[in-house]
Amino acid sequence: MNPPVVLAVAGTDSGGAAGLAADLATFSALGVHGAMVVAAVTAQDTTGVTAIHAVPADVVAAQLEAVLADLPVAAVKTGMLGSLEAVALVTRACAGRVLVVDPVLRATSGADLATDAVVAAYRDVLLPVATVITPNAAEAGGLLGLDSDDPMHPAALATGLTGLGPAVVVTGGPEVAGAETCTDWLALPGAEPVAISHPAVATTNDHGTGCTYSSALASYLALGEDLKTSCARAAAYVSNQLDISKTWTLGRGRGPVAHTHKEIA
Ligand SMILES: Nc1ncnc2c1ncn2[C@@H]1O[C@H](COP(=O)(O)OP(=O)(O)OP(=O)(O)O)[C@@H](O)[C@H]1O
Ligand SMILES: Cc1ncc(COP(=O)(O)O)c(N)n1
Repeated sequence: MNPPVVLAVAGTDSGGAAGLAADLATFSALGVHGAMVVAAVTAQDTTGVTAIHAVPADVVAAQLEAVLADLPVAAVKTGMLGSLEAVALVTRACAGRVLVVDPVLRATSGADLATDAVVAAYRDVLLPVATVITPNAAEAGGLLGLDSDDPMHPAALATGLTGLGPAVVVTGGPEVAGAETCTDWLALPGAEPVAISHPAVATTNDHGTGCTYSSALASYLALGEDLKTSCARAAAYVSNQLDISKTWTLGRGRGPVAHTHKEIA
């Protein structure tokens, strides 16, 4: 039987931890076939981002056309899009599909991965056609135009963003060192937000957790799970794989997640 096809539209991370490397490894681990559209190229390692190249719009358009005209894409996941043109192209090509948008605005290492104009385009055109979006609290605040000095509770952020149209999961790592659980908040338009908790892992190898989570969520949706179950299973997958790579010492900064490894070596 054919596996479901999931398309990732995102950027590359030369260190292989975040972006398309995380997306395709996650697809492979969860048994879906991964297709990809490269929207941006970054020079990046575990410590930071040193260069960004937005792929020209005609090449992004040609990749989208090639994949969507040929493969039975069951779900699309977007990560770093890199340009206004890419946001517009994805919006046009993917409206009406199962669409998971990870609004990648900033790297864990601190680099800005989206301009103010790209943030506005997310808010105005892409988020309204998404099935579900997966910002962390900082990204959610940025999309709502809030002052970062006055943080809102993630549940309230999730509810606020449903006003743009999609379902929203505001993700969150451990709130304090030593926390036993992490909680993501899922809000559907017009409904009370629900907490989705899973074991917290004490690790510094968390570069790419958001990419991994949103790819897992798209994979479970493509496999036919409902939204809440997909959110819970995606979080459990991230938590489990973080546990496996927590002792790795790859790179000088925040290392990668063990996407496909099954147990601690
Ligand atoms: N240390 C951890 N232990 C367990 N789960 C974690 C940990 N850190 C993050 N997660 C989980 O990973 C998923 C992605 O959340 P996170 O908030 O890290 O995304 P993000 O900040 O967008 O990531 P990124 O900055 O990599 O894009 C969530 O389900 C979150 O609970
Ligand atoms: C190409 C690309 N896409 C996404 C991220 C976000 O991941 P993180 O917040 O873990 O740095 C990244 N750093 N690079």
